[in-house]
Amino acid sequence: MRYIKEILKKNSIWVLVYIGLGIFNSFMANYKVDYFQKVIDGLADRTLAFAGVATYGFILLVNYCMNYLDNYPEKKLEHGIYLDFKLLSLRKISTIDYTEYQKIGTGKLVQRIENGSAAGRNVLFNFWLCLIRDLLPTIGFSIYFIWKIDEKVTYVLFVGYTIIFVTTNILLKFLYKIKEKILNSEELLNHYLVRGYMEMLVFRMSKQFPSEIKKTCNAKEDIVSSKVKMNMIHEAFFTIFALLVAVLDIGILFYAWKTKNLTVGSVVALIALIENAYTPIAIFNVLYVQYKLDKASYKRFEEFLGLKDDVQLRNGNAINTNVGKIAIRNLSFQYEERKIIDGLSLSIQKGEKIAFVGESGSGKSTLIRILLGLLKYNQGEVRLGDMELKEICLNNLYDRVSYLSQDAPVFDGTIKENLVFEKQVSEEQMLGVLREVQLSHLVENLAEGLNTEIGEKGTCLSGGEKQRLALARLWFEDSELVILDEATSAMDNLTEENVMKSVMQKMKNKTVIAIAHRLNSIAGFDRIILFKEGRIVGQGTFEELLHTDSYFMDLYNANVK
Ligand SMILES: Nc1ncnc2c1ncn2[C@@H]1O[C@H](COP(=O)(O)OP(=O)(O)OP(=O)(O)O)[C@@H](O)[C@H]1O
Repeated sequence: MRYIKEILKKNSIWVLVYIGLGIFNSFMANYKVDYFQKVIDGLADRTLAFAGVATYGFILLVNYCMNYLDNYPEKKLEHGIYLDFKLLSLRKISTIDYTEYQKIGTGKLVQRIENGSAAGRNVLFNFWLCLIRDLLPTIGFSIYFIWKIDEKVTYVLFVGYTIIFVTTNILLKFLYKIKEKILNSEELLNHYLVRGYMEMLVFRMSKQFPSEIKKTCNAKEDIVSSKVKMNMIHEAFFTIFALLVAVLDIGILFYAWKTKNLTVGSVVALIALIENAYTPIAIFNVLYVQYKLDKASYKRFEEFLGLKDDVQLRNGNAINTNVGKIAIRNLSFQYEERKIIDGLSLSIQKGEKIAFVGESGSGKSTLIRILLGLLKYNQGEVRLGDMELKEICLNNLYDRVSYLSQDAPVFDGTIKENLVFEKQVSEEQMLGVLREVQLSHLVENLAEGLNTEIGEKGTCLSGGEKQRLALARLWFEDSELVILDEATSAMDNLTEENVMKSVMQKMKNKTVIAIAHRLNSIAGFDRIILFKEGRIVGQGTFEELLHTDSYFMDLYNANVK
């Protein structure tokens, strides 16, 4: 309910307007019928005056105009609420705890957000707001006007309501099961779709697309058959209501014919008012069922919104020290039961150029993620300058750190956005930096130049170009600590050497930590730290290690081969 309240608060003015208009229109709809009865009876007994007809005309005019005006807040809220729920999901991602983020699958999440936002809108807009402003007032006013004409009909009406509620609750049990199945199948279908789009080459080369398409087809069949079943049950509600109303209408005609107690106007008004009293109940019932089912989708969405946040992003102390000086003492970290970093100690001086080297899975990237405050360590101490990392406000830290990640150093956007995000930088300056990383030829040959879109994960660029573009970003960031996780692994040796020369020249006063498997690229670094099974097993300059450390020699020889 927390998020629903948040969105209600955000839209409070329009919600009030919408409710006010709804109650007014419900009154007018019933008042119109009541007045119509007077007009008909006036016609029948020839007492109808011009003023009566004019008033009825005016009532109709107000009713239709207000119904038209009602569309404005209705659409504003309907679309706004849905998109507000979607926005909540991006806000969540911006603050989510990194370990929670690692567990999320993109395809399933996208579907969960889609279903959840629609369900949130339905719960708030289609159910609660509709109930308060449409259904309850319409039912209330129509019962009042029916009661004014004939009290007994009101009791019959209530018996009908009871039958409807009992039937609804029986049918709901079946619907729950079907809805759960639809949600699971939709998330599964989207999971296959997204992984097919994202990993096209993997599936094409391993000829797995036929099997992926078959699995997607099965999920589709499940969704379609469950949705059809659900729709048939929904429609059954309307048929039951229509039959009930028909029985009541015939009953009134029979009662009027038998007793001769009712005027023609009263009979016409009663039939119209019963329609007014039952239609909202029919709608309410369908909405109530939908509301119960939407709550199932919304609950899944709320679970995602409720995932743990990284509170350190905002909380914590402002930095008053240079974060390029790092002291790690007896640090340990584990993923659930599995120890990844084991009693590690390391000091890095301000301005030092350090390389992390070691076999795959030895914990290098994990240590980097700890230094970035993404992973929270369970034991030991990490000091940046003279502050403990755990006590630092991370948003403050990110102003002083540049980080190029191993897997996706660029994002879906233009070359310019990938270089400077939203900063105002002249074109000459950007082209100058692209020259430094040997990318100027690329931009020169593109019709859109710096405004060229590079595609999702930079698919329009080669691996090495992506990495060079990401490295060029460093020129526009004023950081004290630069962390490069295999930032040049996809470049050829010559390009790597030239680009790294430029990068190191630019970073000469900054602390640089680089993870590298290609050992030649870090030959000029001040110190190389050797990792094995989450521990430091050696350190020194490239030359020292090459002559004294057998593990380094093995890594180097494997590299050269
Ligand atoms: N989210 C996770 N949950 C569980 N284990 C994980 C998770 N992320 C990484 N690991 C494990 O932690 C270990 C260390 O991973 P890390 O990425 O730090 O290695 P690395 O030395 O950087 O390797 P590489 O050189 O291949 O990138 C690996 O064995 C990996 O399987």
